[in-house]
Amino acid sequence: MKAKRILVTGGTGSFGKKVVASLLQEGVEEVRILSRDEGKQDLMRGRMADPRLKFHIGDVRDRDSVERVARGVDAIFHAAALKQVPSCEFFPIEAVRTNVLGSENVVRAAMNHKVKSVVCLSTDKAVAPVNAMGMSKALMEKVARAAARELGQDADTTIACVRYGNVLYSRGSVVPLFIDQIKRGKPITVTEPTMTRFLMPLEDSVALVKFAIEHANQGDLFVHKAKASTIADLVEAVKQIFDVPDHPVDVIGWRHGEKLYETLASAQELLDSEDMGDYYRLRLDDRDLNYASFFSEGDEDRAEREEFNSHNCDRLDVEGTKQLLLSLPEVREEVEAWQAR
Ligand SMILES: O=c1ccn([C@@H]2O[C@H](COP(=O)(O)OP(=O)(O)O[C@H]3O[C@H](CO)[C@H](O)[C@H](O)[C@H]3O)[C@@H](O)[C@H]2O)c(=O)[nH]1
Repeated sequence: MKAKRILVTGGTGSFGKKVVASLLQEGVEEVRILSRDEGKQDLMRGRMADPRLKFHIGDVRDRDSVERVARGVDAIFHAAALKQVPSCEFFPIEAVRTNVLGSENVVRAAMNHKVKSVVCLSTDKAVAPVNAMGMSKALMEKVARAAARELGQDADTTIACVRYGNVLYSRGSVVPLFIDQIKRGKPITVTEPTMTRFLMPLEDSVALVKFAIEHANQGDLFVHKAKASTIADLVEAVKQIFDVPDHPVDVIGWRHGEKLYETLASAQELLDSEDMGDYYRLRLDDRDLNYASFFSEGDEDRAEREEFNSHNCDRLDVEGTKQLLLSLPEVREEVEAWQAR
């Protein structure tokens, strides 16, 4: 990454902040951030205080602002998104505007300015999606990969996507909620104890994106072979960490747009994939519009592959989940404060 100019859309979010700090530490020449909220930019400018960091106010929905900021950059991490399931569910057209049309703007600007690499951040909720957030992210992947197909392997710009699962301890997610419920003496609310989720520390998502930048061929989509746990084990792990074995638990039932388990790679995608150790490379299907899909070139072995999901992956038990939680400084701080109360 040395001596490069990198653009991070949505750079003031939790992923953005983490990736920006790591890029600056690696010695990149310039990091540009494109985001909407001047307050968040100002906070980050003050906290990071690094002259290589350049803040651009704008919105991926607005092609002009994306075109301006993409000029002269070598790589783009496209993280700007509407990512909350409920808000996308109630305002789906807003998800289309940001996640689909905004991504098209980013990809087109990258092509226009011959940016070498673009990585678009997606989610496991984009595979066989059941909610508007996942659907819009699935379409983002399609938009990015259609542009990749159009460019072909020898183009100036390489476009890739990554998918990751639930980021542990991210704002508004279940782990900080459970901890807050313990601290306030309220019952822990569990939707469905047998539900599973891939659990990823934020560092792993940064590593995944960097892996994609380094290894992408045109149109590749990378997933991390993340581990998963059941919500029941997650609750038990949190209770053990905070040493509250008798804390009450309420089972409240499923929320809108939820799945029992999440899928990081479908069976069809895994048919044309490469096992790269900690990661899968899911290759672009670059057949053109006129391929004989229904007559002679269908996927005969499609039924033989199993998808990679949070039920059939390497599952963490309570002890494993505890170790993963305690690897996060934020959780350790919470536990120390709890013990010192
Ligand atoms: O009170 C709660 C809340 C959630 N859960 C369960 O905990 C798991 C994780 O829930 P989160 O809310 O942390 O995560 P989601 O899988 O629902 O997805 C979250 O992470 C996504 C990004 O990965 C989006 O940001 C999304 O809006 C956000 O809800 C789910 O199985 C959910 O059913 C509970 O048991 N009790």
